[in-house]
Amino acid sequence: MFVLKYYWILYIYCTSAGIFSLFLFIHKQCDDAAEWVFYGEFDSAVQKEYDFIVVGAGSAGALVAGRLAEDKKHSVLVVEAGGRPSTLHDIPVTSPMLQLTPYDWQYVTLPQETACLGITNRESRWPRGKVLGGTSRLNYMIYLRGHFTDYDDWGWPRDEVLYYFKKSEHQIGRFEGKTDYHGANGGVYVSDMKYRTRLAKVFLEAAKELHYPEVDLNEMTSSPGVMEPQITSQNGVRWSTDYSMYHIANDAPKLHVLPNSLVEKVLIKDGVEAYGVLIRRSGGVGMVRAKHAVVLSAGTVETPKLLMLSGIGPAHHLSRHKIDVIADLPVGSNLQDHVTTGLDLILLNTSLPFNENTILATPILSYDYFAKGQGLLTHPGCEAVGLFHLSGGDRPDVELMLLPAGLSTDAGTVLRPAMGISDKLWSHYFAPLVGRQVASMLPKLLHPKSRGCLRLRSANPEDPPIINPRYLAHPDDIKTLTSGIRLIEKLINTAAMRGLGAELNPTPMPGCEKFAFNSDQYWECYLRHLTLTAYHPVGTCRMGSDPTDSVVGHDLRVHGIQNLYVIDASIMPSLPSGNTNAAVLMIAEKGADIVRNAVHTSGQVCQLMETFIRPTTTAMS
Ligand SMILES: Cc1cc2nc3c(=O)[nH]c(=O)nc-3n(C[C@H](O)[C@H](O)[C@H](O)COP(=O)(O)OP(=O)(O)OC[C@H]3O[C@@H](n4cnc5c(N)ncnc54)[C@H](O)[C@@H]3O)c2cc1C
Repeated sequence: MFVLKYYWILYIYCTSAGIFSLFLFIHKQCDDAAEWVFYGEFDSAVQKEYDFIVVGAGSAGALVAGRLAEDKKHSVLVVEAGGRPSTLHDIPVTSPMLQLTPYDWQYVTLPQETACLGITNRESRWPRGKVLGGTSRLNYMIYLRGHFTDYDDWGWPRDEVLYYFKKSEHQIGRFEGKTDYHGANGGVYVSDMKYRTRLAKVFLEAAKELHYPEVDLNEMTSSPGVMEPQITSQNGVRWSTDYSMYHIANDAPKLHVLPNSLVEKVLIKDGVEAYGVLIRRSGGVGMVRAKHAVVLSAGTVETPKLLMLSGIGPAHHLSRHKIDVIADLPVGSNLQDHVTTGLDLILLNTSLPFNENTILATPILSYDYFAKGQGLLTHPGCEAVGLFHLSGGDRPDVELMLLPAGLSTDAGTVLRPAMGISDKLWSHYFAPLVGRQVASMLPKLLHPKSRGCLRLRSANPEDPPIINPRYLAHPDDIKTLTSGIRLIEKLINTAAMRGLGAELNPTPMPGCEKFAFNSDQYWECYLRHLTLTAYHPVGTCRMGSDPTDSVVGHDLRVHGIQNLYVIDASIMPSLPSGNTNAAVLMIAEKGADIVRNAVHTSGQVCQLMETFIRPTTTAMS
C-alpha cells in the first residue's frame, strides 16, 4: 500500500535518478574525451593570449563573454570550472535534484550561532552551479528585478539600470510589446509560466482582499503588490545564460569556451596590472594571457576566494596564509543573503497536483513536457510572488514566494538532504505531513541588517572557503521576518484561502514547544530553527568609491589594479528587493559595456611578456 500510495514520488525520483546517473556517466566520459572544447573554432589548443579572459561561465560570465565576443573582432576565452550541462538541466521541476551532484559546488557555511538550529550541525547548505551556465542552471528561474530605490543606493542612475535590464531581456510572455519596461531583443528569454495550480489564482485573490493589487513588479516602481512570476524560460524549457552566450555571440569564431578548468590565480604585473590567469586542467597548470582585461565572474563565493589567492584581500588574513599582499582590500566582507523560512506552514483540505494524486498523470506529464513544452514539469516551484512594504517606506522589505508544495511533498527524498534538515526536525515536524496537502508562502527578508564574511580556509585553490553569513544576528531581521509571518496569517484568513481550507500548521516547531504557539516569542524561535537561505548571497566584492570599504569601483574595476574587473553578484553593495538573477544579468550587460568601452577609450594594446610563473607551470598550447 505504501509503495502504491507514494508510487508517483518513487516514480519521479527513481526514473529521474536513473536517467540522471546515466547522464552524469555519459557526460563524464564526453568531458574526459574532449580535452579542449571550443565554440566557434574547433582548434585543438588554447591560444597563449586572448583579448579578454572571463573566469566563470555562470549567470553573469556567460552573458559577459557573449557580449565581448559579439563584435567578432575580439578574442575571448571563457574558463569554467564545471562541465557541460545535460538536457536534464533544462527541465524546470527537476532543478532541486541537481543539488548535491557534481554540478553543484555544495558549499556549507560555518555553524550558525543563533540561526539554523533545526539544520544538521547548524550549517546552511549553499548550492551553486558548477557547470556551463553556472547557477542559472540550477536556480528556480524567477525573474524579479527589485525596486529602483535599490539601485539608487548603489549610485546607478535609473535610466541606465532600466536600459540594461531591457538589454538583457527577450520578453516573450504577457508583457511582450510593453517596451517601456521590457526588452524585446536581449539574450535571456523571459516568459510566463506554462503551468500553475489553482492555488496561484487563489493567492492573487487573497492578496486583493487585503488590498494588494496585481501589478507588474518588474516595473520596479510599484507600491506593494503581487503577480504571477515571470521566469527565464522559453517554451517551458529553462533558459540559462550559456544559451545566451551562444545566442548573442552567434558563431563568433574567436569565442573559446574551456570547461572543466579551474582558474587558480590572477596574474598581476608589478602589483598594478592584471595580465592573465593560471588554469588547472586535467592535472596540469598553465598560463593564458589577457591583452585587455581579465573579468572575474566566478560568483559571490569563488570570486573573492580567487582575489585573495591572487594577493588581493585583507592584508592580515592573506599574511596568515603566507600569500604575498598586492592590494589590501576588504574582499570577503559585507556578505549578505536573503533569509527565508515557512516551508509547510500552510495546510489545505483541498488537493493540488503536487501530491500523491499526480500518480495517474505522470506519464502524461512527460509527454506534455517533451512533446508540447507544457505541464507540471515546466513548473519552477514558485507560482506567485509579492513584494510588501511591511515597515512602511518606499522600498519593499518582505517578498512572499508561493509554493503549492512543501518539504514533506517529496517524502524526504530530495529537499530534505538538499537543505540539511535535521533528523529531529524531519521526524517531528515534516514527516507527519507526508501525504497531506501542504503549501508554503516563503517570507523573504529583502534587506537583512546582519552581515557575514567569507575567508580562505587555506592557500590551496581546491579548498572551499570559510563562509559565515551570520544569519539573524541583527534583531531587526527577526522583527521583519515575523511581520512576514503575520502577513501570511492574514492571507490564510481571507475568504479566498479559506475556500481551500487553509490553516496555519499547528504543529509546534521542535525546540519551540515552551512558547505559546503564534506568540512573537514562538515565531522568533521558529525562525531561528527553520532558517533557510533563499540562495541569494551577494556583496563579497562590494562596489563603491572608497577602497577601505569596497573592492571594485563604479567601473567594476578592482581598486588600484588595471585590467581586472569583477562582474557578478559579488559586486552588489546591497541586496535588491527581489531575486538576484535578474539583477546579475543587468550587471553583466552594464559590465560588458564598461569593459568594451575601456578598451575603445584607451585604444591601448598591452605589451605583455609571456612569463611562466613557476617552474612546474606549462603554457597551454
Ligand atoms: C537553488 C537556487 C535557486 C535560485 N533561484 C533563483 C531564482 O528563482 N531567481 C533568481 O533571480 N535567482 C535565483 N537564484 C540566485 C541566482 O541564480 C544567482 O544569484 C546567480 O545565478 C548568480 O550569478 P553569478 O554569475 O554571480 O554566479 P554563478 O552563476 O554561480 O556563476 C559562477 C560561475 O563561475 C564558475 N567558477 C567559480 N570559480 C571558478 C574558478 N576558479 N575557475 C573557473 N570557473 C569558476 C562556477 O562554476 C560558475 O559556473 C537561485 C540560486 C540557487 C542556488
